[in-house]
Amino acid sequence: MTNQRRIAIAIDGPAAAGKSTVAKIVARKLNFLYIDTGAMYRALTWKALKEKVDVRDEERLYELLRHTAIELKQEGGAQRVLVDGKEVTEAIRLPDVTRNVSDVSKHERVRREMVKRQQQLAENGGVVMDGRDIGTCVLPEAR
Ligand SMILES: Nc1ncnc2c1ncn2[C@@H]1O[C@H](COP(=O)(O)OP(=O)(O)O)[C@@H](O)[C@H]1O
Ligand SMILES: Nc1ccn([C@H]2C[C@H](O)[C@@H](COP(=O)(O)OP(=O)(O)O)O2)c(=O)n1
Repeated sequence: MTNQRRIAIAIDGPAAAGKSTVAKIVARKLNFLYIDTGAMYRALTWKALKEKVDVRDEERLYELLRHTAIELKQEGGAQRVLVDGKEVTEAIRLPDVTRNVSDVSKHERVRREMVKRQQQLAENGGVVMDGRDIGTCVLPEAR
């Protein structure tokens, strides 16, 4: 390991543009952590549905997020998602979550908290981040 600062890589684009495909390949080649930010919004959505929190209620969703630990783990080539220590990798891809995630991700307070967490994850570099707003908002200095 050199003491050269490891960079953070941002990959933005609309749905199905190929972001996660590229991000995973780049992360594997560089041995960086792949961070799927959409999975973080899905994780919160999953928890809101489980706890019967109305996804249109910004205040309650924000409070819920403040009490939710979202972990992204790399295992071999695969990424696992944990919510409060529970495995939700597959559950967050179910249609119920997909239907509700855009309502969750539209709330400003929720986004601000997610962006803060994503910036912390990228703080020490060595990450490839994929999402809708990474280069513009989360990592404006990435290039
Ligand atoms: N370079 C490419 N050429 C052809 N198909 C691709 C390419 N990159 C991705 N795909 C396919 O397009 C679809 C969406 O890609 P994905 O990486 O999941 O998009 P995103 O993460 O931007 O939503 C997937 O089915 C994937 O296999
Ligand atoms: N940085 C991000 C990443 C995802 N989102 C939103 C957009 C989508 O509705 C959900 C789910 O994202 P996901 O990456 O699973 O889906 P897409 O491939 O981007 O359609 O989260 C966001 O608002 N900001």
